[in-house]
Amino acid sequence: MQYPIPVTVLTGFLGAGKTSLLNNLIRKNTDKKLIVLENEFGEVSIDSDLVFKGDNELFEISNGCICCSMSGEFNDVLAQLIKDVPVFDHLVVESTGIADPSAVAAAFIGDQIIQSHLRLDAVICLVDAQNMETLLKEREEARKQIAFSDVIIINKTDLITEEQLTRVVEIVKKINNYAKIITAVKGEQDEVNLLNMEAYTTKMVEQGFKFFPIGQQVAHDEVVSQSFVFDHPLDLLKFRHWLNVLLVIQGQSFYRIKGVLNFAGLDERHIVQSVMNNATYTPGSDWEEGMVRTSKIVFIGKNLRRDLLEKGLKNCYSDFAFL
Ligand SMILES: Nc1nc2c(ncn2[C@@H]2O[C@H](COP(=O)(O)OP(=O)(O)OP(=O)(O)O)[C@@H](O)[C@H]2O)c(=O)[nH]1
Repeated sequence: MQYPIPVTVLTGFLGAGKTSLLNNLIRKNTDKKLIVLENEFGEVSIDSDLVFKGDNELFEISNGCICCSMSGEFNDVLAQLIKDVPVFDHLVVESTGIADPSAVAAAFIGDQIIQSHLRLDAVICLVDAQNMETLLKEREEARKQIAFSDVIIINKTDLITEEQLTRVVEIVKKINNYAKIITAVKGEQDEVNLLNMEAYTTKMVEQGFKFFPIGQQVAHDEVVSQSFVFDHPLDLLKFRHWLNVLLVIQGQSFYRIKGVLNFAGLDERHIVQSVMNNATYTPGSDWEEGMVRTSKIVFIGKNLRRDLLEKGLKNCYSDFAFL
Protein backbone atom coordinates (compact mmCIF):
# COMPACT_ATOMS: atom_id res chain seq x y z
CA MET A 1 0.00 0.00 0.00
CA GLN A 2 1.20 3.47 -0.86
CA TYR A 3 0.25 6.86 0.51
CA PRO A 4 -1.67 8.83 -0.48
CA ILE A 5 -4.50 6.35 -0.90
CA PRO A 6 -6.79 7.13 -3.87
CA VAL A 7 -10.35 8.29 -3.26
CA THR A 8 -13.32 8.09 -5.59
CA VAL A 9 -16.40 10.21 -4.94
CA LEU A 10 -19.69 8.97 -6.39
CA THR A 11 -22.37 11.52 -6.98
CA GLY A 12 -25.60 11.60 -8.96
CA PHE A 13 -29.22 12.19 -8.26
CA LEU A 14 -31.51 9.94 -6.24
CA GLY A 15 -32.04 6.68 -8.04
CA ALA A 16 -29.47 7.35 -10.78
CA GLY A 17 -27.68 4.09 -10.06
CA LYS A 18 -24.92 4.91 -7.56
CA THR A 19 -25.52 1.83 -5.42
CA SER A 20 -25.60 -0.40 -8.50
CA LEU A 21 -22.28 1.04 -9.65
CA LEU A 22 -20.81 0.66 -6.19
CA ASN A 23 -21.77 -2.99 -6.10
CA ASN A 24 -20.09 -3.45 -9.47
CA LEU A 25 -16.93 -1.77 -8.23
CA ILE A 26 -16.83 -3.97 -5.12
CA ARG A 27 -17.34 -7.14 -7.17
CA LYS A 28 -14.71 -6.20 -9.75
CA ASN A 29 -12.08 -5.27 -7.19
CA THR A 30 -12.02 -8.18 -4.80
CA ASP A 31 -8.21 -7.99 -4.79
CA LYS A 32 -8.41 -4.56 -3.22
CA LYS A 33 -9.33 -3.56 0.29
CA LEU A 34 -11.93 -0.91 -0.40
CA ILE A 35 -13.40 1.32 2.24
CA VAL A 36 -16.85 2.61 1.44
CA LEU A 37 -18.16 5.71 3.14
CA GLU A 38 -21.88 5.49 2.70
CA ASN A 39 -23.69 8.73 3.36
CA GLU A 40 -27.35 8.68 4.15
CA PHE A 41 -30.05 11.27 4.11
CA GLY A 42 -32.37 10.80 7.05
CA GLU A 43 -32.15 8.68 10.14
CA VAL A 44 -32.91 5.28 8.72
CA SER A 45 -30.22 3.51 6.85
CA ILE A 46 -31.54 1.87 3.72
CA ASP A 47 -28.65 1.93 1.31
CA SER A 48 -26.22 0.07 3.53
CA ASP A 49 -28.55 -2.94 3.46
CA LEU A 50 -28.59 -2.86 -0.32
CA VAL A 51 -24.84 -2.65 -0.74
CA PHE A 52 -23.07 -5.94 -1.20
CA LYS A 53 -20.35 -5.70 1.42
CA GLY A 54 -17.87 -8.45 0.54
CA ASP A 55 -14.95 -8.26 2.93
CA ASN A 56 -14.91 -4.51 2.85
CA GLU A 57 -15.74 -2.13 5.62
CA LEU A 58 -18.79 0.05 5.51
CA PHE A 59 -18.98 3.30 7.39
CA GLU A 60 -21.89 5.62 7.51
CA ILE A 61 -22.47 9.24 8.10
CA SER A 62 -26.11 8.96 9.01
CA ASN A 63 -27.15 12.38 10.21
CA GLY A 64 -27.81 14.05 6.92
CA CYS A 65 -26.00 14.64 3.71
CA ILE A 66 -22.31 15.46 3.68
CA CYS A 67 -22.73 18.96 2.41
CA CYS A 68 -25.45 19.82 4.95
CA SER A 69 -23.45 18.53 7.87
CA MET A 70 -20.56 20.50 6.34
CA SER A 71 -17.04 19.41 5.79
CA GLY A 72 -16.09 19.74 9.47
CA GLU A 73 -17.84 16.56 10.36
CA PHE A 74 -16.78 14.83 7.19
CA ASN A 75 -13.19 15.82 7.90
CA ASP A 76 -13.50 14.26 11.36
CA VAL A 77 -14.68 11.01 9.84
CA LEU A 78 -11.75 11.04 7.43
CA ALA A 79 -9.28 11.80 10.23
CA GLN A 80 -10.70 8.90 12.25
CA LEU A 81 -10.55 6.63 9.26
CA ILE A 82 -6.88 7.41 8.71
CA LYS A 83 -6.18 6.77 12.39
CA ASP A 84 -8.24 3.59 12.88
CA VAL A 85 -7.91 1.89 9.51
CA PRO A 86 -4.45 2.69 8.24
CA VAL A 87 -4.25 -0.18 5.75
CA PHE A 88 -6.58 -0.08 2.78
CA ASP A 89 -6.21 0.38 -0.98
CA HIS A 90 -9.01 2.70 -1.97
CA LEU A 91 -11.71 4.86 -0.44
CA VAL A 92 -15.07 5.26 -2.15
CA VAL A 93 -17.45 7.93 -0.88
CA GLU A 94 -21.04 7.53 -2.02
CA SER A 95 -22.79 10.78 -1.33
CA THR A 96 -26.54 11.25 -1.22
CA GLY A 97 -28.37 12.31 -4.32
CA ILE A 98 -28.71 15.89 -3.23
CA ALA A 99 -25.21 16.33 -1.84
CA ASP A 100 -23.00 18.93 -3.38
CA PRO A 101 -19.96 17.02 -4.66
CA SER A 102 -17.70 20.06 -4.35
CA ALA A 103 -18.21 20.09 -0.56
CA VAL A 104 -17.09 16.45 -0.48
CA ALA A 105 -14.14 16.99 -2.84
CA ALA A 106 -12.99 20.08 -0.94
CA ALA A 107 -12.23 17.95 2.11
CA PHE A 108 -9.49 16.22 0.12
CA ILE A 109 -8.05 19.38 -1.39
CA GLY A 110 -7.95 21.79 1.55
CA ASP A 111 -6.61 19.81 4.50
CA GLN A 112 -2.87 19.09 4.58
CA ILE A 113 -3.05 16.05 6.89
CA ILE A 114 -5.86 14.47 4.91
CA GLN A 115 -3.98 15.25 1.69
CA SER A 116 -0.88 13.43 2.87
CA HIS A 117 -2.95 10.27 3.41
CA LEU A 118 -5.71 10.50 0.82
CA ARG A 119 -5.63 11.61 -2.81
CA LEU A 120 -8.80 12.48 -4.68
CA ASP A 121 -8.71 10.33 -7.81
CA ALA A 122 -11.96 11.41 -9.45
CA VAL A 123 -15.51 12.57 -8.89
CA ILE A 124 -17.86 10.29 -10.80
CA CYS A 125 -21.41 11.39 -11.57
CA LEU A 126 -24.16 8.90 -12.35
CA VAL A 127 -26.87 10.28 -14.60
CA ASP A 128 -30.28 8.66 -15.05
CA ALA A 129 -30.54 8.77 -18.86
CA GLN A 130 -34.32 8.53 -18.81
CA ASN A 131 -35.04 11.32 -16.35
CA MET A 132 -32.09 13.63 -16.84
CA GLU A 133 -33.80 16.36 -18.83
CA THR A 134 -36.70 16.74 -16.42
CA LEU A 135 -34.36 16.70 -13.47
CA LEU A 136 -32.12 19.39 -14.95
CA LYS A 137 -35.10 21.69 -15.34
CA GLU A 138 -36.24 21.16 -11.76
CA ARG A 139 -33.09 20.68 -9.74
CA GLU A 140 -30.16 23.03 -9.82
CA GLU A 141 -27.99 20.55 -7.88
CA ALA A 142 -28.27 18.03 -10.70
CA ARG A 143 -26.56 20.41 -13.12
CA LYS A 144 -23.88 21.24 -10.60
CA GLN A 145 -23.15 17.55 -10.10
CA ILE A 146 -22.59 17.12 -13.85
CA ALA A 147 -20.61 20.37 -14.19
CA PHE A 148 -18.30 19.48 -11.34
CA SER A 149 -17.51 15.84 -12.13
CA ASP A 150 -14.52 14.27 -13.90
CA VAL A 151 -16.35 11.21 -15.18
CA ILE A 152 -20.01 11.17 -16.16
CA ILE A 153 -21.71 7.81 -16.47
CA ILE A 154 -24.93 7.97 -18.40
CA ASN A 155 -26.76 5.08 -16.80
CA LYS A 156 -30.04 3.29 -17.57
CA THR A 157 -29.36 3.45 -21.30
CA ASP A 158 -31.51 0.29 -21.66
CA LEU A 159 -34.55 2.48 -21.04
CA ILE A 160 -34.00 4.94 -23.91
CA THR A 161 -33.60 4.88 -27.70
CA GLU A 162 -30.39 5.59 -29.65
CA GLU A 163 -31.72 9.02 -30.63
CA GLN A 164 -32.57 9.87 -27.05
CA LEU A 165 -29.09 8.80 -25.96
CA THR A 166 -27.47 11.07 -28.56
CA ARG A 167 -29.49 13.97 -27.18
CA VAL A 168 -28.58 13.16 -23.58
CA VAL A 169 -24.87 13.03 -24.50
CA GLU A 170 -25.19 16.41 -26.25
CA ILE A 171 -26.78 18.01 -23.20
CA VAL A 172 -24.16 16.54 -20.86
CA LYS A 173 -21.36 17.85 -23.11
CA LYS A 174 -22.87 21.31 -23.04
CA ILE A 175 -22.77 21.29 -19.26
CA ASN A 176 -19.36 19.70 -19.00
CA ASN A 177 -17.06 19.45 -21.97
CA TYR A 178 -14.07 18.42 -19.89
CA ALA A 179 -15.31 15.17 -18.38
CA LYS A 180 -14.97 11.62 -19.64
CA ILE A 181 -18.43 10.48 -20.73
CA ILE A 182 -19.35 6.79 -20.53
CA THR A 183 -22.62 4.93 -21.03
CA ALA A 184 -23.77 2.09 -18.79
CA VAL A 185 -26.57 -0.23 -17.80
CA LYS A 186 -26.90 -0.84 -14.06
CA GLY A 187 -23.59 0.94 -13.60
CA GLU A 188 -21.85 -1.79 -15.64
CA GLN A 189 -19.18 -0.57 -18.08
CA ASP A 190 -15.82 -1.87 -19.27
CA GLU A 191 -14.43 1.22 -20.93
CA VAL A 192 -12.25 2.52 -18.11
CA ASN A 193 -10.93 1.53 -14.72
CA LEU A 194 -13.06 3.86 -12.62
CA LEU A 195 -10.80 3.50 -9.61
CA ASN A 196 -7.78 4.80 -11.48
CA MET A 197 -8.74 7.96 -13.33
CA GLU A 198 -6.08 10.29 -11.82
CA ALA A 199 -8.27 13.24 -12.73
CA TYR A 200 -6.56 15.62 -10.34
CA THR A 201 -2.97 14.82 -11.27
CA THR A 202 -1.00 17.45 -13.14
CA LYS A 203 -0.37 14.92 -15.94
CA MET A 204 -4.06 14.32 -16.57
CA VAL A 205 -5.03 17.99 -16.35
CA GLU A 206 -2.32 18.79 -18.90
CA GLN A 207 -3.47 15.95 -21.17
CA GLY A 208 -7.11 16.94 -20.83
CA PHE A 209 -6.25 20.45 -21.94
CA LYS A 210 -4.81 19.38 -25.30
CA PHE A 211 -8.31 19.56 -26.71
CA PHE A 212 -9.53 22.86 -25.35
CA PRO A 213 -12.66 24.60 -26.58
CA ILE A 214 -12.32 28.36 -26.14
CA GLY A 215 -15.28 30.53 -25.24
CA GLN A 216 -18.38 30.06 -23.24
CA GLN A 217 -20.53 27.01 -22.83
CA VAL A 218 -24.23 27.57 -22.25
CA ALA A 219 -26.73 24.92 -21.16
CA HIS A 220 -30.38 25.50 -20.34
CA ASP A 221 -29.88 29.27 -20.67
CA GLU A 222 -27.20 29.28 -18.04
CA VAL A 223 -23.51 29.85 -18.62
CA VAL A 224 -21.69 26.85 -17.20
CA SER A 225 -18.13 27.42 -18.28
CA GLN A 226 -15.84 30.14 -19.53
CA SER A 227 -12.52 29.17 -21.02
CA PHE A 228 -9.58 31.35 -22.02
CA VAL A 229 -6.37 30.84 -23.98
CA PHE A 230 -3.60 33.44 -24.05
CA ASP A 231 0.13 33.72 -24.59
CA HIS A 232 1.02 36.67 -22.37
CA PRO A 233 2.78 35.39 -19.19
CA LEU A 234 0.99 35.87 -15.89
CA ASP A 235 2.42 37.35 -12.73
CA LEU A 236 2.16 34.62 -10.08
CA LEU A 237 1.54 36.95 -7.14
CA LYS A 238 -1.03 39.05 -8.97
CA PHE A 239 -2.85 35.92 -10.14
CA ARG A 240 -2.91 34.28 -6.71
CA HIS A 241 -4.22 37.46 -5.14
CA TRP A 242 -6.90 37.94 -7.80
CA LEU A 243 -8.08 34.35 -7.56
CA ASN A 244 -8.20 34.45 -3.76
CA VAL A 245 -10.30 37.60 -3.76
CA LEU A 246 -12.53 36.20 -6.51
CA LEU A 247 -13.16 33.02 -4.54
CA VAL A 248 -13.84 34.87 -1.29
CA ILE A 249 -16.27 37.31 -2.89
CA GLN A 250 -17.89 35.08 -5.47
CA GLY A 251 -16.96 31.56 -4.34
CA GLN A 252 -20.55 30.33 -4.56
CA SER A 253 -20.65 30.95 -8.32
CA PHE A 254 -17.54 28.92 -9.08
CA TYR A 255 -17.90 25.16 -9.00
CA ARG A 256 -14.45 24.43 -10.25
CA ILE A 257 -11.46 26.09 -11.90
CA LYS A 258 -8.73 24.26 -13.82
CA GLY A 259 -5.79 25.80 -15.61
CA VAL A 260 -2.42 25.08 -17.14
CA LEU A 261 -0.65 28.39 -16.79
CA ASN A 262 2.49 30.20 -17.85
CA PHE A 263 3.88 32.30 -15.01
CA ALA A 264 6.63 34.77 -15.90
CA GLY A 265 10.09 33.59 -14.90
CA LEU A 266 9.10 29.95 -14.27
CA ASP A 267 10.34 27.20 -16.55
CA GLU A 268 7.54 24.75 -15.93
CA ARG A 269 3.82 24.82 -16.57
CA HIS A 270 1.78 25.42 -13.42
CA ILE A 271 -1.48 23.64 -12.80
CA VAL A 272 -4.08 25.57 -10.86
CA GLN A 273 -7.14 23.80 -9.54
CA SER A 274 -9.82 25.11 -7.30
CA VAL A 275 -12.64 23.36 -5.54
CA MET A 276 -14.94 25.58 -3.50
CA ASN A 277 -12.66 28.18 -1.88
CA ASN A 278 -9.44 26.23 -2.06
CA ALA A 279 -7.02 26.83 -4.89
CA THR A 280 -3.92 24.66 -5.32
CA TYR A 281 -0.89 25.31 -7.50
CA THR A 282 1.36 22.48 -8.63
CA PRO A 283 4.29 22.51 -11.03
CA GLY A 284 3.73 20.49 -14.21
CA SER A 285 6.04 19.60 -17.09
CA ASP A 286 8.71 21.98 -18.41
CA TRP A 287 7.86 24.31 -21.25
CA GLU A 288 9.58 23.18 -24.44
CA GLU A 289 12.50 25.30 -25.71
CA GLY A 290 11.51 27.83 -28.35
CA MET A 291 7.75 27.02 -28.15
CA VAL A 292 5.08 29.60 -27.44
CA ARG A 293 3.99 29.22 -23.81
CA THR A 294 0.22 29.24 -24.01
CA SER A 295 -1.90 29.44 -20.87
CA LYS A 296 -5.29 27.74 -20.77
CA ILE A 297 -7.86 28.12 -18.03
CA VAL A 298 -11.49 27.13 -17.58
CA PHE A 299 -13.91 28.48 -15.00
CA ILE A 300 -16.89 26.21 -14.37
CA GLY A 301 -19.80 27.62 -12.45
CA LYS A 302 -23.05 29.47 -12.50
CA ASN A 303 -23.71 32.51 -14.66
CA LEU A 304 -20.07 33.50 -14.90
CA ARG A 305 -19.39 36.83 -16.62
CA ARG A 306 -16.86 36.48 -19.38
CA ASP A 307 -16.00 40.18 -19.57
CA LEU A 308 -15.12 40.38 -15.87
CA LEU A 309 -13.03 37.21 -15.94
CA GLU A 310 -11.18 38.41 -19.03
CA LYS A 311 -10.48 41.76 -17.43
CA GLY A 312 -9.30 40.06 -14.23
CA LEU A 313 -6.94 37.79 -16.13
CA LYS A 314 -5.51 40.70 -18.14
CA ASN A 315 -4.84 42.58 -14.92
CA CYS A 316 -2.70 39.62 -13.85
CA TYR A 317 -0.45 39.82 -16.91
CA SER A 318 3.19 40.16 -15.99
CA ASP A 319 4.87 43.51 -16.58
CA PHE A 320 7.92 41.51 -17.56
CA ALA A 321 6.30 39.77 -20.46
CA PHE A 322 9.36 38.30 -22.05
CA LEU A 323 11.28 37.04 -19.06
N1 LIG B 1 -33.53 -0.44 -16.08
C1 LIG B 1 -32.50 -0.05 -15.34
N2 LIG B 1 -32.63 0.07 -14.00
C2 LIG B 1 -31.56 0.47 -13.27
C3 LIG B 1 -30.32 0.74 -13.87
N3 LIG B 1 -29.45 1.11 -12.91
C4 LIG B 1 -30.14 1.08 -11.74
N4 LIG B 1 -31.41 0.68 -11.95
C5 LIG B 1 -32.48 0.55 -10.96
O1 LIG B 1 -32.79 1.85 -10.47
C6 LIG B 1 -33.07 1.82 -9.09
C7 LIG B 1 -32.11 2.79 -8.36
O2 LIG B 1 -30.77 2.29 -8.49
P1 LIG B 1 -29.67 2.53 -7.37
O3 LIG B 1 -28.42 1.89 -7.81
O4 LIG B 1 -30.21 2.14 -6.02
O5 LIG B 1 -29.55 4.11 -7.42
P2 LIG B 1 -28.93 5.14 -6.37
O6 LIG B 1 -28.38 6.27 -7.15
O7 LIG B 1 -28.00 4.46 -5.44
O8 LIG B 1 -30.20 5.59 -5.59
P3 LIG B 1 -30.28 6.45 -4.24
O9 LIG B 1 -29.61 5.63 -3.20
O10 LIG B 1 -31.75 6.58 -4.03
O11 LIG B 1 -29.62 7.75 -4.48
C8 LIG B 1 -32.90 0.37 -8.65
O12 LIG B 1 -34.17 -0.22 -8.66
C9 LIG B 1 -32.02 -0.23 -9.72
O13 LIG B 1 -32.23 -1.61 -9.89
C10 LIG B 1 -30.20 0.59 -15.31
O14 LIG B 1 -29.16 0.85 -15.92
N5 LIG B 1 -31.33 0.20 -15.97
